[in-house]
Amino acid sequence: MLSLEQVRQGLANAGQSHVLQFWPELSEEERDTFLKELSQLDMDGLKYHCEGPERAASSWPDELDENMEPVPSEFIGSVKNSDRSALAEWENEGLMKISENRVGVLLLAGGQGTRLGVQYPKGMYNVGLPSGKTLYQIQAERILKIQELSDRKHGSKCTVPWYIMTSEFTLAPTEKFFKENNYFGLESSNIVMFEQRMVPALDSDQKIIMQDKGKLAMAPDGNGGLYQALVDNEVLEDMKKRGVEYLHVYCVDNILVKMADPVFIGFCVSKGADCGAKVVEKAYPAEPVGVVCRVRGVAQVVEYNEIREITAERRGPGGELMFSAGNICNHFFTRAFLQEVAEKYKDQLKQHIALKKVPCVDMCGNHVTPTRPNGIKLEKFVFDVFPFSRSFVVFEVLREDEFSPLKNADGAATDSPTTARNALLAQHSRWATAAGATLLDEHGNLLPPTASVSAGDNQAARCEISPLVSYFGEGLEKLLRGRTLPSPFILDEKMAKELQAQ
Ligand SMILES: CC(=O)N[C@H]1[C@@H](OP(=O)(O)O)O[C@H](CO)[C@@H](O)[C@@H]1O
Repeated sequence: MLSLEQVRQGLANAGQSHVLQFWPELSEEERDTFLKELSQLDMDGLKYHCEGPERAASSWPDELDENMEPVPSEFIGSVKNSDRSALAEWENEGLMKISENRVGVLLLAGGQGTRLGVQYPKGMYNVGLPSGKTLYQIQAERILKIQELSDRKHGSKCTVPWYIMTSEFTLAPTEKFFKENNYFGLESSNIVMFEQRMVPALDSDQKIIMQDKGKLAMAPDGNGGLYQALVDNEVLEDMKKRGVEYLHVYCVDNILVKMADPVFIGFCVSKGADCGAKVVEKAYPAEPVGVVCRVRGVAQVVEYNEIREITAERRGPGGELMFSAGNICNHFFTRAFLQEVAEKYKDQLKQHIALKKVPCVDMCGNHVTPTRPNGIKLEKFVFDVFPFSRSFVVFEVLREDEFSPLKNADGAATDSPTTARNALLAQHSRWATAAGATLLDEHGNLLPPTASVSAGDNQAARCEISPLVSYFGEGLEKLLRGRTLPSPFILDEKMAKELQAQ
């Protein structure tokens, strides 16, 4: 722990002496806690951090938009445009790597879920599926299933370790939740939780905001804090020890995420990529998704709040959006690439600024609950390492099969618990129909095949298939062909056994 003098000096060097202005008023105990917190600050990097907003403003790149171009088609793979045999080849390749224990998944789960309006980690959210499963449970079960599919195909007993990046806000509740739920059937030793750093929020004068007289207003350093966190927590060493060479990195809120998707992994590996991004076609120009593109020939994501409207709206000769590759925060990295980023590039990542309402104390020590954004949070972005890639690829997938994020509370038109729930139920209804089942609605009426399969406001058929039964729709014919399914219908492992026995 640093001494008060060292802290005082460090703060002064960074132009942040005001942080100690209430020190004389603090009790012994409060001083102890505060000094501990201040000791954990990266004093050497503090000045640089606090100058972040100025740098971001002066480098606001108008010419960024002018130099954007779509990723050339030779670096893009696509589910829609590939024939079955290519997809099967990639899938085989991916399953092979998984069966050899060379694939890990890494979840970005340090966010606070402010837009969703919950106080607990987003992964613990239950979107109201018939089974009541949370996002964490769905994801855990997909890992179990993909291990099983790989084992079955290659006669192995494999493990896909699950790395979970949390933050000060999410670590304790996430750990507790996993423990209480018996790690959802996974081996606890194959789940590695680690914490990303927190950084101070700033006011418009680039001064650290005080949350209380003896507490700084801190926020996680963005999902790009991953690279620092990998180093802080020796996660790359753990990966190496386990022989993991390929990572599927994803963010917690997409209910349709395909954990360790063998097709994506197989595609990236077969192209010799060190870094890759899954995308969906953007739904409309202002959709809040980043755009995967090139800037001056270098792969990059331009985030939705950093692209100019006029650029987002640009269209090609056929009327299609020019920048249509919507980032769904599903990335592929080789461990070697992550190692290189950790060693050479992680300190070069750009700081992005977000204006937020940050509860604080004013100069006189009075508590203030702001009604308008008063604070600047500086965040790094996970995709800002793309420019360092030597072999970057893009994989375009179908939105209805792979992307329905949970961002907003119910009542919002998009990305809400209802839209997430309906997207999953619609997908499972499509799988059941394709396997030869007929679906009934809640009143027992027969549904024409098309009525049950799109994610409308009211999902007509409430058909939910456990990931423990099927990962991407496989293996359902033998269970469902020729059957009429009531609504709600939950195909879990128990039901699958019963159907098989009939
Ligand atoms: C820094 C970052 O990863 N931003 C991602 C991420 O945005 P959020 O606003 O953080 O949810 O998820 C979006 C997809 O859900 C993706 O389009 C965007 O680029």
